[in-house]
Amino acid sequence: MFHGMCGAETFHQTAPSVSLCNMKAGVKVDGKKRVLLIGTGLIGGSIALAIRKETEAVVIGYDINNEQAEKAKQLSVIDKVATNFRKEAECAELIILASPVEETIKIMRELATYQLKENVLITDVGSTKRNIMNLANELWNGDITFIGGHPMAGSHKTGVESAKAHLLENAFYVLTPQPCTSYEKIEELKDLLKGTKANFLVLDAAEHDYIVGVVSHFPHIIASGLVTHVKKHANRNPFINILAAGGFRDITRIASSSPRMWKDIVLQNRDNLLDLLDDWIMEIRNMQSIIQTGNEHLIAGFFEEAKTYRDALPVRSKGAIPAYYDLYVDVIDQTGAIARITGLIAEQEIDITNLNIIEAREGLLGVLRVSFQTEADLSNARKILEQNGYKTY
Ligand SMILES: NC(=O)c1ccc[n+]([C@@H]2O[C@H](COP(=O)([O-])OP(=O)(O)OC[C@H]3O[C@@H](n4cnc5c(N)ncnc54)[C@H](O)[C@@H]3O)[C@@H](O)[C@H]2O)c1
Ligand SMILES: O=C(O)C(=O)C[C@]1(C(=O)O)C=C[C@@H](O)C=C1
Repeated sequence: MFHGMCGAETFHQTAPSVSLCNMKAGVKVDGKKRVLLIGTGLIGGSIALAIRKETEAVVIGYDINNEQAEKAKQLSVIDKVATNFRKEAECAELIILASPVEETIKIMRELATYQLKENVLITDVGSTKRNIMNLANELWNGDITFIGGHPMAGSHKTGVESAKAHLLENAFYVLTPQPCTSYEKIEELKDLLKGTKANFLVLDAAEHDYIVGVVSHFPHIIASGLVTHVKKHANRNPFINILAAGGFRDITRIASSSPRMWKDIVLQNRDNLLDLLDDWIMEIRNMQSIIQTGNEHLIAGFFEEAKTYRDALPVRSKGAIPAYYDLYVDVIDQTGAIARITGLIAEQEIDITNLNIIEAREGLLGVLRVSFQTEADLSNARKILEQNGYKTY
């Protein structure tokens, strides 16, 4: 599928003729692969943990913010902090770029000036793929393998402190190989990343940017726009902040994501996002005209259509949509109420992956959302709670 398309016109920047990776530093450590992780944050750290859990590889971390790299070492996310970036790059068999996407572009240009190992595999985790793959094809057209990557899971949190070995478990992990990348190289990368327990999916970079523009980038813009919209109204009426409850928090969680990261994503997917904004403006006009009619059938139909589509999304299967198994439990807001519920679940040795109070009004009925890793956990937890008189749904 991905064979033999390498062109002869490989673009070479002036590379130093001698590699800094001398035999002493360059040989595999006890026969173990050397992985250079560039950007020891949330995603880089999670991948490092997953690699170290499942393979013998030695992960060396570099971060422009040395404190992050040192913290990654302290937290045993990486084996070692890189002290000489170029040398570590030239000695690595796998290089993972886990920086914001505009930085990734700069680092790729820098790497192209180094004497990298011939068998090195370079990959990235950036949320956009076209600019990165265009540059990869320009810099390394067959001599060095660059396979773009984008794990479709994450968080609004940043930094290595939030990294988890299982962060990408069950998520789709998009790979965008170069036209000349062999099937074997793709399999080699998947094997190195097998500890993520993600589902790999090969896509074309342009297709990726359109799809992810629709389901990830655009919703992030809307979430931030919605928060700004509420902020404007809150300046007029202070009760707005106090009354913002579960619904608002659910739909705007992602507005708390890293502005640094999202600025880069928007810059690299501007064309798709501008088209989607045009589309959205039409959608808003459509909602406006439906409400203007005052017609109950049209208004109910609007919500019905959205609910039907949303409810049919593969939330229970392994998909881009969170692979969480959520259980909702009615709960009276009394001291110890949540502890009793989590206690019952813990007695069955069921792991809870997330816990949210969706609505808690003093003395009234609220809703607790308990998330599990598997459908079996969800079903066992439901059973035990219902046996103890809790209403779940
Ligand atoms: N957060 C998510 O949900 C998510 C999901 C999938 C992919 N991604 C992608 O993963 C990448 C990293 O995001 P994150 O969430 O881990 O962010 P993060 O802020 O937790 O980590 C990024 C790290 O990169 C470092 N960095 C920045 N510029 C650098 C440079 N020039 N050289 C070396 N290190 C540099 C930062 O200091 C930081 O430690 C981004 O490209 C993002 O698009 C994020
Ligand atoms: O869960 C979140 O907080 C995310 O925003 C994760 C999310 C997304 O689903 O949009 C964000 C950006 C990434 O490129 C991939 C995943």
